[in-house]
Amino acid sequence: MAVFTEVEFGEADALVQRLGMGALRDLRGIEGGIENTNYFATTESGEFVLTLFERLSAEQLPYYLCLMKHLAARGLPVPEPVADPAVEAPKGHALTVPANAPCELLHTVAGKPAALVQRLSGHSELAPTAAHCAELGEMLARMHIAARDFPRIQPNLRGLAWWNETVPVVLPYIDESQAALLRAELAYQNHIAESSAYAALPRGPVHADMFRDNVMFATDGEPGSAPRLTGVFDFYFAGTDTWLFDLSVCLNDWAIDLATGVHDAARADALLSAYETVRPLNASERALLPAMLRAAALRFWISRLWDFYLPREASMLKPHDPTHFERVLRWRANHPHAMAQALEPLMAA
Ligand SMILES: Nc1ncnc2c1ncn2[C@@H]1O[C@H](COP(=O)(O)OP(=O)(O)OP(=O)(O)O)[C@@H](O)[C@H]1O
Ligand SMILES: N[C@@H](CCO)C(=O)O
Repeated sequence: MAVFTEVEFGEADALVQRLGMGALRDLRGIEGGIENTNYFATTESGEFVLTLFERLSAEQLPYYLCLMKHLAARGLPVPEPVADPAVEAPKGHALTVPANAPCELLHTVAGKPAALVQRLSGHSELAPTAAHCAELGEMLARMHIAARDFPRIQPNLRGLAWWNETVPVVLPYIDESQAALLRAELAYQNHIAESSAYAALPRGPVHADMFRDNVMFATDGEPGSAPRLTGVFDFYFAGTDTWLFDLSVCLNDWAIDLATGVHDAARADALLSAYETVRPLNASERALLPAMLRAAALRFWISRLWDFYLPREASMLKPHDPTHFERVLRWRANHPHAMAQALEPLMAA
């Protein structure tokens, strides 16, 4: 895990009581995650996750917490943040609320900005089948639609500007062939981002990190029954970006063979067709899907290189393997037509 900051039982107890959740019964550091400090907190009124934000600031956090609340209110399986009854929710249109206005969903624990969110039930499926991918695709499209009227705007903080800033920082650590690929791909993505086709892509609030380990499925089904998605969490890389980028992040994790970085057509087709049952891709999205699959691979190759070569202190921290996304990127760049077949039936329709 990442427990970057140790939390005293007494301090967590004081928080949950102030939020009206009853006395704290148990507080356990969570293994898994590399960004924030996470604890499972059991109180008299239920199960929660206490997150201390290690990198994000109190000005950036209301976007994520309010987005989770917005989606939960629209019936999406997203953890609802617990509000502080003593803090009044800001009035007026969200865009007119100053960034430093008090946010009822944001608390302070051990001197860090913190949130208490509902604990979701289920388990992550780390070896998903096409049926899991179909559940994911449908939920992703529903989430895009449900977030359309979310009034706040905040860029994807791990988007193009961050890639341009971070690539020079990681270049000294990698070999020449990797450096050549990284530079060439960054140049290609800067070029794509300036195109009119890119400007025409539909966009809105997106999760941008919906990997297998950030999604839960029911554990109560009959053996052999269809999987049922019960939750999506970890919205702390969300931001306003293209829906196609979000879909590409999912395809690059859920429909890739983790050992080789090779695309799995059956899982990709299931994910994409389920997405399109809710929201069909438009012509610009169809044209730019290969480029966005490369963009999504580049994004995680850069962040993994950065986490690997410039790590932070943590009690239990396992950085992810950067070479995995180098393989995915090479494969995507060499197979631009990998999704063509999946797109064809709808293009013909
Ligand atoms: N709302 C939730 N309900 C149930 N379990 C949760 C919830 N939030 C987090 N978890 C558990 O905590 C673990 C770590 O959380 P998370 O993935 O959000 O870590 P992180 O460090 O914030 O992010 P990252 O995945 O970006 O490294 C998850 O794998 C999951 O087991
Ligand atoms: N999902 C990310 C880690 C957290 O954002 C990765 O696998 O690199």
